[in-house]
Amino acid sequence: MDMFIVRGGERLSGSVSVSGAKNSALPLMAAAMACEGETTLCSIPDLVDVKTQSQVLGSLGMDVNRDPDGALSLKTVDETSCIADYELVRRMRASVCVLGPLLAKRRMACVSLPGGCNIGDRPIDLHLKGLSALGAQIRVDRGYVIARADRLRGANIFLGGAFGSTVTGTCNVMIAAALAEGTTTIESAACEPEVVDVGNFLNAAGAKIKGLGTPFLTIEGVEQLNGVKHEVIPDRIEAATLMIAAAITGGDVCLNKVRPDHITAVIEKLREIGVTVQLEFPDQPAKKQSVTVQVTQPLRSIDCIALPYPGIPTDVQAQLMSLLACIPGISIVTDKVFPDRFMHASELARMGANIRRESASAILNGVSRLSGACVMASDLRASAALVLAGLAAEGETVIRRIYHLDRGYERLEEKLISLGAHVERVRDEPQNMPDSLKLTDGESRPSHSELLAALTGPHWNQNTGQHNSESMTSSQDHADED
Ligand SMILES: CC(=O)N[C@H]1[C@@H](OP(=O)(O)OP(=O)(O)OC[C@H]2O[C@@H](n3ccc(=O)[nH]c3=O)[C@H](O)[C@@H]2O)O[C@H](CO)[C@@H](O)[C@@H]1O
Ligand SMILES: C=C(OP(=O)(O)O)C(=O)O
Repeated sequence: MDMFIVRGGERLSGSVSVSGAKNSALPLMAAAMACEGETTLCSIPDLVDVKTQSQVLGSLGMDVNRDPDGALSLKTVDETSCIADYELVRRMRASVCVLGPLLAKRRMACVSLPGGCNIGDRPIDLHLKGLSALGAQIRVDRGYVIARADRLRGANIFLGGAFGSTVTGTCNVMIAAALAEGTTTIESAACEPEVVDVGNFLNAAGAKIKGLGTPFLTIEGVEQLNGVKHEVIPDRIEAATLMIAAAITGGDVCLNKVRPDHITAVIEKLREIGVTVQLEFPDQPAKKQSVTVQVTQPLRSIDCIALPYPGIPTDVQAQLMSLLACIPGISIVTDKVFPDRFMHASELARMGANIRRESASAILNGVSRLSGACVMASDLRASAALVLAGLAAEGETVIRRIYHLDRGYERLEEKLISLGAHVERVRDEPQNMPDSLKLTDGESRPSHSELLAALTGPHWNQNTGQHNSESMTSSQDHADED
């Protein structure tokens, strides 16, 4: 297992390109299974999740190859298997997107209930509701969704749930409906750019989907889809993460290969915080634009709410929290998509952040500087948030379990290093722990003398008698390792 050592305090500057979107690439790969012939997907990021999805598709009779130029070519060579096994599917959420294409093309599917980031309840009832409405018979047996459909027929489907719509669920139902007999309407469809990307791909392959990007889709079923060449959209979550990296280090960074129109809410929120965000080439089509992020004034605390698109993405909530944790003043961060997605809070607290959880919100009392610590990544975006916090912190931060990060960010440390950050990837072994965080007896805690120094050191506020980087106690047990 690897860990990152981040030495904080460097101001990031320069330019960097955003990779293709993970959350588009994975359902697009599944959608290729619904097509005849070869599909070529360009700008697919080199990620652990993409490798896992390739394995899932490989186990279902697809030939998946990465060309030297980075494009992924996919072709069905054997349609006999319909079983997506637990060992692969448990590793990530988007593997459930094989359910729709399997039913549409092979009339049966046996797919393990999916894994993915541990960010709260993640049922798939809406996926199953939509596919049942199209005529599939479905039951869940010993952890597997077992589904059959002699024929899929168009239907009127309402896909709304308690927390809005479902991104992968809309993809699943849309892919199945594209090959169903007759017309399907989906009300309360997800409007995320990744869903639009999958819909555009299906339309290029011969589907007839109208209303993409709105909550109401009309899908006229067709007999056959044919593989095409498709360029995946840039990753808006990676773009937002890099923008926050620039902001948290007081930097000056230009992002290329970005779709500013996909991150309007994040751009607006950063501007509200006081970050200067400018669109370069605003007269050009969105896909040719660049975004520069600069800090030229003190930043302000604010409130923000993660919502379905076009709101601030839940996948950026943790990274924004890192930024707000080191802007003095009170900020409130609420997540309306995954109300329990706050595993990063207790780890940020180890770095001196002052955070209190209240149901679906976290209340932050920003400190002027975080301090390096040994922290544990709990999920993909939480890992990114800890890296960002480390970039801004005083001293060294060790982030363990970064395999979460490798699932969804392409060469993040290389990109940050190219902007001037000090990030090192090393094996997670005691001898690699930096001196400043050296373990005393093989456990993750500072030495006795360091604790004494912290008790008697200069960081005390003379007026209140309180430590300046007051923090809440971590609820996560660091001994609980894989
Ligand atoms: C691979 C991928 O694209 N992952 C993204 C996708 O996940 P994913 O597609 O799993 O997320 P959903 O959009 O389905 O979930 C949104 C909300 O709906 C609820 N829900 C979902 C499905 C369902 O059948 N029933 C139900 O109640 C979920 O618990 C959650 O509260 O969208 C999320 C929300 O933008 C992102 O955080 C994930 O990064
Ligand atoms: C939650 C995420 O991924 P997944 O849905 O695959 O768990 C994410 O990309 O932030």
